[in-house]
Amino acid sequence: MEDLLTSLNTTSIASDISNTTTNTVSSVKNIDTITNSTTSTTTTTTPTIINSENDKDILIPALLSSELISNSKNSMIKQSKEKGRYVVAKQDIKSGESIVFREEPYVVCMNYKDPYERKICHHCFGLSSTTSKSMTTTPDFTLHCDTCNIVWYCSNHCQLNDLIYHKHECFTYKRMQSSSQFDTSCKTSIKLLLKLIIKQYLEIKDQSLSLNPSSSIESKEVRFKDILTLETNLNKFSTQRITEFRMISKFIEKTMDKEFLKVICPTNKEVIEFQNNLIKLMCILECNSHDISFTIPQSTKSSYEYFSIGIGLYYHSSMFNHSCTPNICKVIESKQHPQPISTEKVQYSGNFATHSMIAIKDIKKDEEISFNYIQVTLSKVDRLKKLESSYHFQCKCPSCIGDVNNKASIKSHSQFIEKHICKSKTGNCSGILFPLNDNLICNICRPIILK
Ligand SMILES: C[S@@+](CC[C@H](N)C(=O)[O-])C[C@H]1O[C@@H](n2cnc3c(N)ncnc32)[C@H](O)[C@@H]1O
Repeated sequence: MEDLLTSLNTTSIASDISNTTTNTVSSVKNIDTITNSTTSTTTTTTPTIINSENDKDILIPALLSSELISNSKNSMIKQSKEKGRYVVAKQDIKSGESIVFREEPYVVCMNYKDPYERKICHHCFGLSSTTSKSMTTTPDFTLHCDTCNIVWYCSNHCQLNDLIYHKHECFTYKRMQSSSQFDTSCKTSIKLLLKLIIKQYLEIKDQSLSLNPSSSIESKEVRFKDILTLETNLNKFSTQRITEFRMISKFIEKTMDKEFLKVICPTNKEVIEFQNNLIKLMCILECNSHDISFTIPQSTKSSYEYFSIGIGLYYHSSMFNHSCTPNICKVIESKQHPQPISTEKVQYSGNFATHSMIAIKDIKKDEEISFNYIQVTLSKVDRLKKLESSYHFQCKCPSCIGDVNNKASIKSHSQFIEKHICKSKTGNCSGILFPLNDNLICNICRPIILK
């Protein structure tokens, strides 16, 4: 996960795995005077349907199971005092088998002021062109919200379906742009936080949760109350950081419309609960969110460009602990793999925010299943530092417990690097190799053909 909100410090799990990940320390300046708002409006532009490839089927890596952890045949969740909840194999798992198959995020957002924000649909995360070999030549969308000018869409359909969220976030987005108290990465975090509380609002409004039309990429099964059970590491955050979180919380309270807040917190008691929840949610985002990214091939077949475009929160994927010698890796959805890798055809949900967790080696029954939140090629000292500063924990994986100079652990870690890390000449991608038929494919720089 690198790259969760570190921005607050925007770091999200697994964003670290790419060399393009940013981990900016955001500064939250003094609160501006923010006027209370009672309305949040969204104006839509003239509907122009952009030619989109979103309805195409795609082939994605051959995966054996289509079940999420909650009802998974091959894994289950356990708990320990030292590492909290963790996932273990219920049975022997073969290399290449999926542990989590195509998980969609509970909430997801584009980075604030992302350079490609006009080329990726803010609702379905589809690209504006599936043929362009370069993001610079990929055309901009024309459909957008012209009140905030922050969200862009591939189609009228996506714009309409996103309205259920956007009508509640638009005003805060607008105020955020003129506010100098938060930096860019902090504003990305605020965007994701808004999505979370809008989700809470919608769940309260419609307990049956038939709220999100079929094109939405967000998971329908997981509920807000489940998200609140995710790890916070609350007592590991500095007082200064919690003060920053409180400033964000105040900003949100002042900019969200009153009707909206009344639904979430109808009484004073619930107002306090809401304020505390916001702090808790910011900690949850920092410890659990994932980087949203994808790769596209450049003009020469041997080079690929990696784009980190947003952050998302996944419930099932948040159950995995980190290991510096992981036995699974995260595989990001692609449009079409160069060679058909499976006869299994999956309906394309049109986004890069969907991912799967795949075994990179055989896993024995009862063994812990974990992936890497950060680049495992870093030295042990640097890995420990990074995990502590970005994710607020002291790593207790087999490579990290014990003496820094322990020869056996240094040796097994370097054997892991030798066998499972991509050695692509196209850059030090440090991706993890996962098996696909008889090949090994890098989860970061693997060739993806956008057709
Ligand atoms: C994404 S959550 C993983 C699930 C978590 N254990 C839970 O109970 O919800 C990340 C958190 O799990 C714990 N964790 C993950 N990997 C760990 C490791 N290698 N050593 C110690 N704690 C770890 C840390 O508290 C970390 O912030």
